[in-house]
Amino acid sequence: MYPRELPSNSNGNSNVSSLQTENGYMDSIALLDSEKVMTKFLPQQPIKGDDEHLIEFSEALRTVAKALRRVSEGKASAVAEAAEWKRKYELERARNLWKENEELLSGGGYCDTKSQKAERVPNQNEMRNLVNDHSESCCRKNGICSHEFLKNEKAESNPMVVHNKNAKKASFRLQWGCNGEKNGQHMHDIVSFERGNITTKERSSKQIFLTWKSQPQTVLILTKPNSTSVRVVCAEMVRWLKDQKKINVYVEPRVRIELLSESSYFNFVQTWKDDEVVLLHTKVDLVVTLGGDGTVLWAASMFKGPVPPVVPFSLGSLGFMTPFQSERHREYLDAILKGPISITLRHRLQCHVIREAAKDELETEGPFLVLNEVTIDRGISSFLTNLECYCDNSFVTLVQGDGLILSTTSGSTAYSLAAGGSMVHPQVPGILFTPICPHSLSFRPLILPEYVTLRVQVPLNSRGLTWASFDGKDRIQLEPGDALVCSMAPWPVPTACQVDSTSDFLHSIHDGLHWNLRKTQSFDGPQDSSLLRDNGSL
Ligand SMILES: NC(=O)c1ccc[n+]([C@@H]2O[C@H](COP(=O)([O-])OP(=O)(O)OC[C@H]3O[C@@H](n4cnc5c(N)ncnc54)[C@H](O)[C@@H]3O)[C@@H](O)[C@H]2O)c1
Ligand SMILES: Nc1ncnc2c1ncn2[C@@H]1O[C@H](COP(=O)(O)OP(=O)(O)OP(=O)(O)O)[C@@H](O)[C@H]1O
Repeated sequence: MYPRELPSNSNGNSNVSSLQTENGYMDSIALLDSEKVMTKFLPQQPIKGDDEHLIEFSEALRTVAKALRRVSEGKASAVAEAAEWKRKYELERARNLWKENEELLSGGGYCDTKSQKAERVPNQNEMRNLVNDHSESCCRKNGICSHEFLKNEKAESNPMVVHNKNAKKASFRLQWGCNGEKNGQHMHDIVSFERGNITTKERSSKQIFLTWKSQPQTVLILTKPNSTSVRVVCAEMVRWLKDQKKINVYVEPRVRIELLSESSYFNFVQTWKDDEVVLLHTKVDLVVTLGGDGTVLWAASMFKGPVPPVVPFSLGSLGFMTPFQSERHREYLDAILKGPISITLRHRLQCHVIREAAKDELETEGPFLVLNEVTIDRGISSFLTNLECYCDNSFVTLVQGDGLILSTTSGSTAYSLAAGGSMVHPQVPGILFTPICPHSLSFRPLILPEYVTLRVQVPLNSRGLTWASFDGKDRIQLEPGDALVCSMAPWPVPTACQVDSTSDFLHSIHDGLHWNLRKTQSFDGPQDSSLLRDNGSL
């Protein structure tokens, strides 16, 4: 059944009857409102019955609704037509004004056209703003170009028009600060400032490809400990690399022992002694990791300087940074050894600790290099952590909470994410400043540019203990007065991509973190009333 009464307005009158105003015209908003009411009201079908009056009434209402719509549509087109006439009128008026000025000048006004022309070359925007295409400029008695009036009048209303009357553009040059030095010739490749216009020519971070100039000969395989599946894949990979590709293989001392316990065949596999690890980057062309993200972090931590390209195979549970499936390792390695490889240049942070007792700022502990993040927290202490934070000597804030995470963009999907930081594409250069459980309502995480140096200082009157950890490892205690200084390291970790940097990142956030996973809404159910109208249902 239809509702017994029509919906009423606040005065208790029916909406349809209130549409007629005193002067006989319908208010267009009221019209639209009434249409909405009708649209809501009419599609409801009457329950089968014999009430002929109701059917008749419904037909009558439909007719009224159609008539109302026609009125409102007619009104809209009338408004558009009026606007078009107004525009034409204004254009015509401007033309006449122009002609008037020209006549006035030709009849007695003096005009130093040459000097004016030399001083002022109209730019493209101004040209476009001219009402017609008069290219000759001329002057009135007071020496100001007549068309300048017109142009400037127009220009005032158009912020895109450049005012260069009586003025030459000041020239400038840009310089790039680099550790105190003002140089940065390489930035010219990215930003140009020719003729006072600053333009970016290239993007500073792009998809990068690695092409071998000579055939890679040595591969280092790093594996997650205590995993049978990893051990099996490792043994298979070593055999294939040696037999099929004639590649030298390095493994960790522990892994060499494991391989030899399996077969004396693996005698050719090389390893290193503790103090030789610093030279590894000079011997190795490619690093393969077999494990999860922790193994990639482990691989990065082995290189305190330059890092060879890393190919991360997935043998863990999450594998955010491990896009290669271990089952297809032959196929992938074959392609990678041939090249070119699409890579993600993962920036690292380098940290130093300056103790309160240090004689000067050069007496430091470190460097500690991190691929994910450095965390400064309260450790096992149950007291609130107080950390004074500075960015390039400017005070940032006092962190009062469980601690602070300084993260790379690669680490943005790890601990920083869990603490409420944003997810950032690993190729974006930046440092994430993410508090851990801050005891304030307004402490939002920050993303700072990659060139800054951050200093986290433990106040001398700190009541609790403070700890720093690097990629979740190597915990060290910070005493009151100690400081941790952190900046971008010059040695990134180049990791091979399965497809490319962006596809791999998006694949990881979808597959690994189930980002924005929600059942898709079905298309049946209520719809926006304006959609119904467009579909012609009414
Ligand atoms: N509350 C947390 O989320 C929390 C707490 C402590 C440490 N962590 C993270 O664990 C990292 C150490 O990893 P681990 O494997 O040695 O320890 P772990 O074995 O405890 O594993 C930590 C988890 O974090 C994941 N992870 C690591 N790096 C990641 C990254 N860049 N993006 C997305 N996920 C990532 C790993 O896959 C793993 O599932 C630390 O750097 C820190 O970021 C996270
Ligand atoms: N070669 C290694 N030597 C010593 N420790 C390692 C080595 N590789 C990885 N680890 C450590 O083992 C731990 C687990 O490694 P990883 O994260 O790779 O495996 P996982 O926990 O199974 O993977 P996921 O985190 O994806 O579940 C990490 O803390 C990592 O630092």
